[in-house]
Amino acid sequence: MDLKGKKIIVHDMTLRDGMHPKRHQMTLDQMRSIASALDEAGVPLIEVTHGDGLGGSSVNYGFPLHTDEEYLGAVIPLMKKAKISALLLPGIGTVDHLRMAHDLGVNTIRVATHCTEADVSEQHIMLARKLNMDTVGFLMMAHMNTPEGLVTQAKLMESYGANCIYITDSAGYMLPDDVKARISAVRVALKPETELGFHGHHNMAMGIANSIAAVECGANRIDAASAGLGAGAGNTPIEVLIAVCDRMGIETGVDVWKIQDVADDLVVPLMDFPIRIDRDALTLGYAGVYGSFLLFAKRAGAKYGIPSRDLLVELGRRGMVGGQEDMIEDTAMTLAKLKMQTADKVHAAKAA
Ligand SMILES: C[C@H](O)CC(=O)C(=O)O
Ligand SMILES: [Mn+2]
Repeated sequence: MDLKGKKIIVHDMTLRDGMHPKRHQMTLDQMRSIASALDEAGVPLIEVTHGDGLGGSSVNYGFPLHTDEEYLGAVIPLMKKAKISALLLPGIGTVDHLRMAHDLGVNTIRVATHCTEADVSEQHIMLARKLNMDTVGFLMMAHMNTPEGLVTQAKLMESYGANCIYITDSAGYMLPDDVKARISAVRVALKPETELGFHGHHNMAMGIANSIAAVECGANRIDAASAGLGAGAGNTPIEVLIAVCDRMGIETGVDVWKIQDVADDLVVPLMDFPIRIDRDALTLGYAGVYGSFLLFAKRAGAKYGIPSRDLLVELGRRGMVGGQEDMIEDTAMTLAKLKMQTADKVHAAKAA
């Protein structure tokens, strides 16, 4: 399809989804320098918060180095052109967090729910609209719902006042045809003025292909992160997305060279480990597991002597979704017990 001249908004995830692989430990200076460099490169929208959004600081999700208020307060005054967004998961973030973000100058609020639970977003979406914010409904783990099911959920969010709806591939599971089916169905069903977005993870190396498929079917907002810094094998790498868009004639307003420099000079050096498609990240995509479970599964697997890949496969089999982080250790204990019972049986059989 010829996408020449099509304008899209590229939304940077480095300082929010990228908080997952950093265990939410970015410094204020890292936030400031990366946000300023993204702004300078022409990125129009940058997300900043704990990886699990406003209010994510907790035993369940991990304690960050700084509060959301400190991160947002450090970054927002430095922005020359870019606007700042914040993610909010109802049940984790409250209306007080939303008001705090608004008061600090956050432009865009993204209210995220599991892809079958849009009804829990009503209060937050309505408040954000009342505050005149750019208000986005963000349907996570979208591979777990059909295109028709997503239409129902998207319409709910639209009816509460969301002016943009995201199809979110939290597990990096989808292939381009999955994205096309979902974005096309939602595009037909929503009001023409309601924008559509796509948030990809690169666990099956589909970040760019899925993003372009989404644009082909009517999405105009695309999420991506510098050097892919994000949960699992990371988000769609922004510097690659910008280069591909440039070659295709899709207009992003982002400088092809400057955005490469952000990745190589600022983001890669701060990675605690390479963001790549290793066997665990690939398994997230293959088995359809929530991306931010990765480090939890690695930790629990090491603690109970279970390969993290086996644990991830089991989490996928159980259909576990965001918010069930506390069940990961429980599942590891169950697998460890099963392993011990099997070993005992083998031992008994050999002895008999
Ligand atoms: C809280 C999650 O990290 C949100 C997200 O980026 C996703 O579902 O993907
Ligand atoms: Mn994500």
